[in-house]
Amino acid sequence: MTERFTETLKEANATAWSDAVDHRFVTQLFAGTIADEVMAAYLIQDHRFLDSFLTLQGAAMASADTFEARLRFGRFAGMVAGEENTYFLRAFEALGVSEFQRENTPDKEPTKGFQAIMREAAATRSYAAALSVLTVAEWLYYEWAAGTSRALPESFVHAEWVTLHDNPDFNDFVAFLRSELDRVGPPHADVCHDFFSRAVALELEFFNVAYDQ
Ligand SMILES: Cc1ncc(CO)c(N)n1
Repeated sequence: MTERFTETLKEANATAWSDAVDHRFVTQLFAGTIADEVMAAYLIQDHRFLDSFLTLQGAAMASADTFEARLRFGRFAGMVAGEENTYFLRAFEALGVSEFQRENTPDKEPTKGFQAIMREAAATRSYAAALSVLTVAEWLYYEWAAGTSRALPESFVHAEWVTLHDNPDFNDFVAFLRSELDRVGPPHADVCHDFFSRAVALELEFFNVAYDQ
C-alpha cells in the first residue's frame, strides 16, 4: 500500500515536528507548572494567531471543491469563533491580562510569520495550499494534546487548552483535514511541501518564543 500523502509531509519534517510536539511548553502545561507569564505571553500571541487562522479557514471554505467540505469548515469556524474565543477571554481574566496589556504587546516574529504565511496561502486561492497550513496547525496540536494518556491539569486555563485540542469534534476535524489534503494535495506536491514545512517550523518557534520575556 502506498503511504498517505500527509504522512509523507510529516516525515519530511520529522525533527521539527517532534521537537514541537514534545516541547517543554507541552510538558509544563500537562504538569500544571507552566509560569503564568509564559502562559499569558503565549495566549496573547495565540489570540492573534486565531484571527489569521479564521481568515485562512474562510479561504479554504471558498476554494474547497465540495459542499460537504464547506459545511465542515463552517461548523469548525463556528466553534473557533465561539467557544475557543471565549476560552481566551476567560483565560486572560484569570491570568490578570488586561485589554491594555494585550493591545500594547507587539507581535512576536512567529506570530508575524503565521500571519504572513496564512495570507500567502489564502492569496494562492489554492485549496491544497490552504489545507497544507491548516493541517499542520490542527494535526500538530492534536498530536501533543491527544498523543498521551496524561491526566488533565487542575487549572481550567491549562486543562481547557488541552481539551480544546482533544475532543471528538476536534479529532474528527483533524481526520477531515488530512483526508482532504491526501485527496487534493498530490498533484500540487511541491506547493504542499513548501507550505507544510514552513508551518511546522513556525509552530516550533511559536512555542520557543513564549519563554522569551
Ligand atoms: C500556534 C498555534 N498553532 C495551532 C493552533 C491550533 O489551532 C493554535 N491555537 N496555535
